[in-house]
Amino acid sequence: MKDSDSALQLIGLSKQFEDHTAVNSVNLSVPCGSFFGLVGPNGAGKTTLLSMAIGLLRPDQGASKIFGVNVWSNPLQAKTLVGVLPDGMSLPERLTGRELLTYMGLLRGLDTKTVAQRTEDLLDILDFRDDERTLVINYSTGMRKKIGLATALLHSPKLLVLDEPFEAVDPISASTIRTLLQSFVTTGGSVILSSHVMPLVEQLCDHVAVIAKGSVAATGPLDLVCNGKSLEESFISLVGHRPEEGKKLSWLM
Ligand SMILES: Nc1ncnc2c1ncn2[C@@H]1O[C@H](COP(=O)(O)OP(=O)(O)OP(=O)(O)O)[C@@H](O)[C@H]1O
Repeated sequence: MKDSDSALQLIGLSKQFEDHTAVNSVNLSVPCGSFFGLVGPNGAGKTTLLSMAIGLLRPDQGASKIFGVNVWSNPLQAKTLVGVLPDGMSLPERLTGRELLTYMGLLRGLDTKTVAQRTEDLLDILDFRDDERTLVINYSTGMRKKIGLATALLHSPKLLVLDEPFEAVDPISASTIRTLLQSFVTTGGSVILSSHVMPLVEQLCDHVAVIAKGSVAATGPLDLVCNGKSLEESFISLVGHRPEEGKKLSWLM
C-alpha cells in the first residue's frame, strides 16, 4: 500500500514505560475511506498506540503519518487533517459547552461565522440544548465524551481518531453518533476507533486490528480477520481464553 492510500499509517511504533513494553513495534495501516476498529484486552496498549499516532505521546521508536504527513516532524499540517477524541480527555472545565466549542473553533483558526454555525449544528445534533450553558466541570462522563467528540468534528477533519467514543454514552446519543460517523465515512472520511463492544465494532467497522500485549495479533478487513466467526469468538481465540467453566469466588455468597 502506498503512503497516499493510508489515512493513518503507523510504522514500527514502540513505547516502553520503565521495564514494561506497552507497544512493541506496531505497523498498522488505516486505508483511506475505511471505518477501522481497534480492539484488545484491558492494558493491551490501544490508548498508548493511539496517543502516539496523533502526536500526544512521543514514541521511543517509529513514525506515524496522517495522509502521508509525518505527525512528529510536521505536526501543524498533520493536526489540521485529524479530529481527536483522546481517552480521559482534559477539557477547559470552566467553560460552558457552547463556550468550549466557540473557543476550540477559534483556536482551530475558523472564522467567527463558521464557528457560530457549526457550534449550533453540533449542540443540536448531540442534544446539548438543555445543557449548553452548563459548565463542563458539571458534565457527566457521557456528556464529556459527547462534547469532546463535538470538538473533534468542529474543523471538519478528514480522519477521526476516537478512543472509546461510545463509553458511558446513552443509547439515543450512541445511535446519533453511529449515524453521524457512518455518514462521515460514506462521504469520504476515515475513522479509527477503539472499543470493547464487539457487536458495535462488527456493525460499524469494515477493517479491524486486534491488539494483544502491545503487538498486532491480527489486522485486515473485518471478514478476513473473523473468518466466518463472530468478532468476539475471533478475539477470544486470538488473545486468550474464557475463565474456567464453573470457577467462582468461594467467599462470595
Ligand atoms: N503513563 C504511563 N506510565 C506507566 N505505564 C503506563 C502508562 N500509560 C499506560 N501504561 C501501561 O501501558 C499498558 C498499556 O496501557 P493502555 O492504556 O495503552 O492500554 P489499553 O489497551 O488502552 O487499555 P484499556 O482497554 O484498559 O483502556 C498498561 O500496562 C498500562 O498500565
